[in-house]
Amino acid sequence: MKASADVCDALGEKAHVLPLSWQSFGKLKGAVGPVATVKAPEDNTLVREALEKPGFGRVLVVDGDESLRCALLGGNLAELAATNSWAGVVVAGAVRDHDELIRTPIGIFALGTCPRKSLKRGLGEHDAAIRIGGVAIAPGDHIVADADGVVVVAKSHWESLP
Ligand SMILES: O=C([O-])CC(=O)C(=O)O
Repeated sequence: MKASADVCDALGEKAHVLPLSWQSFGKLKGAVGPVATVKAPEDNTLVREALEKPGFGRVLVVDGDESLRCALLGGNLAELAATNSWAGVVVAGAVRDHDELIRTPIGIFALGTCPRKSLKRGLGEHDAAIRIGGVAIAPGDHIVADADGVVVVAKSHWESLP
C-alpha cells in the first residue's frame, strides 16, 4: 500500500495534505483509493446511503464541517462499509463506538469522537465537490490516509506515480 509520506515526496506540491489533526480508528491503519464524497452537516443519513452501495475499493470522504458535536459514523456504519468493499472512510468530523471501530477491518480516519448520534433528516449532498481543511476534493481524486496524515491527489497526477 502506498504511504502518504512517499506520495508527498514523489509529487511535492501536487500532493495536497489535509492539514487537520486526523486520528486512525479502524482496524486497518491505512486507506488508499479513489474518492467518493458526501456532505453530511451534522446529519449522517447520506453517509449511510453511500455505504449501503458497493464501494469498489473507494474511500468515502465525509464533509462534516469539522464538527465534533455529533458522530457521523459508528460501529454499524463501519461494519456496513467493510462488508460493501469500501477501502476506508475519512470523516472531517467525529465518530463513535470506538471499541467497535478498532475491531472492524477497514481504515477509518476522523477528527475525534463524540458519543451523541447525528440528525437523520436527509440533509447534505452526494458526490459533491467538497473542501476539507481548505483543500478542494472531488469524486475521482485519489486519497492516501495513514498514521502520518491524509493526502489528496488529482487523478492525472496519481497516474504518474511509479
Ligand atoms: O447510526 C449512526 O448514527 C451512527 C452509529 O451509531 C453507527 O453507525 O453505529
